[in-house]
Amino acid sequence: MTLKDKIYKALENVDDPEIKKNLVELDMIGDVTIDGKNVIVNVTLTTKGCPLKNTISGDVEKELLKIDEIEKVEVVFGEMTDEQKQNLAKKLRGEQDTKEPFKNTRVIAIGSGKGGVGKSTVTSNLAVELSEMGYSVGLIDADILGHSIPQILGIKGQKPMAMSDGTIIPINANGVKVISMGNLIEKDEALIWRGPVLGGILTQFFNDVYWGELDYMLIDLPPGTGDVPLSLMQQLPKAEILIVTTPQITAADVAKRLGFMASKTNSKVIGIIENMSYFICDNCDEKHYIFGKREGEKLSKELNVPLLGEIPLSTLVREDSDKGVPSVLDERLNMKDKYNLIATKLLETE
Ligand SMILES: Nc1ncnc2c1ncn2[C@@H]1O[C@H](COP(=O)(O)OP(=O)(O)OP(=O)(O)O)[C@@H](O)[C@H]1O
Repeated sequence: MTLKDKIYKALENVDDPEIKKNLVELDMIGDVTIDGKNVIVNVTLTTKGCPLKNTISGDVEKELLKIDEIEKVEVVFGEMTDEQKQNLAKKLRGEQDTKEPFKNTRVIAIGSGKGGVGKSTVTSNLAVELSEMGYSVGLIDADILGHSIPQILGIKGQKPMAMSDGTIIPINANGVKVISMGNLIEKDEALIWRGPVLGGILTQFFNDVYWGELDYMLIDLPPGTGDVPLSLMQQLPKAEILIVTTPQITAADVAKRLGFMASKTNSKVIGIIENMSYFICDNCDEKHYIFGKREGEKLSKELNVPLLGEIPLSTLVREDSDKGVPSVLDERLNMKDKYNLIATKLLETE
């Protein structure tokens, strides 16, 4: 094997951090110049201002220095031509099946009977925990008119990368590939949109975003059973429904609304998560059931599905969301254990 071959082989171990495919496969390696023990590698990026340049350069250097004949590595960045960008987009899009999106992925749509129960908070934390467990996870914020995912996951103000043909690369938030209208448009712009437009946006989220191979796709539904949840369940008939509720909302009410939706779309409800179940104050270890007790359990019996977990009410959870830190990553809380248990039970429902 020539040194150049060894270099290309080694570069197959360096992934583009956003696309999660190696630089050779993505045709991102330009000229490689060998001068004695020194090597200069040209890497062509989709955009020259790529914020992940340092990561890529460090990874290239690390891999190439493993080769005995090499002592020094220099990485020079260039930008792809429009034609190269289009070829890359075509390559990535070509892998996705637009007739059956998420063919090999378990799709879980997270809904609630009413707003404000913490559905987006629960969805974000569950997604981050599944990713921490080693799964490849995507998250679509289908709450198009009331998107709160970018705030909770700390990606507010970030824009996903768009290729020249319209393919969008999702934003990576703590290992989760995320797409939310909140990262695509200016505030309040979506408020005038109505049902059919919203349904069309979801189709674009499925097909025009490059998701790659995912184990799980979590979809944060808008509250209730309006146009968006219905359209989504029709477009993704294999999606399963997970319900988030609080003890304050009566089980009968939620069951009626979501049971109706599930029966209309032939979807399966797979479990209930009760959020804001109880509060533990600073002065005692006792659980205080501020909003009432056991409505999650009642709902699970009514729908004949498991209660996957109970998440306590905590000031820190709200503070974390306001700061953009998922509470599973906040060591002051034991949320990681709680979500790990929920994720494990969720895996058992497959
Ligand atoms: N377990 C919890 N403890 C304390 N605060 C919480 C908890 N869960 C969620 N919250 C807070 O409740 C508020 C509503 O949460 P979130 O936006 O996740 O609800 P939602 O059900 O998605 O609402 P909507 O559907 O109306 O967008 C946020 O301020 C969030 O930080």
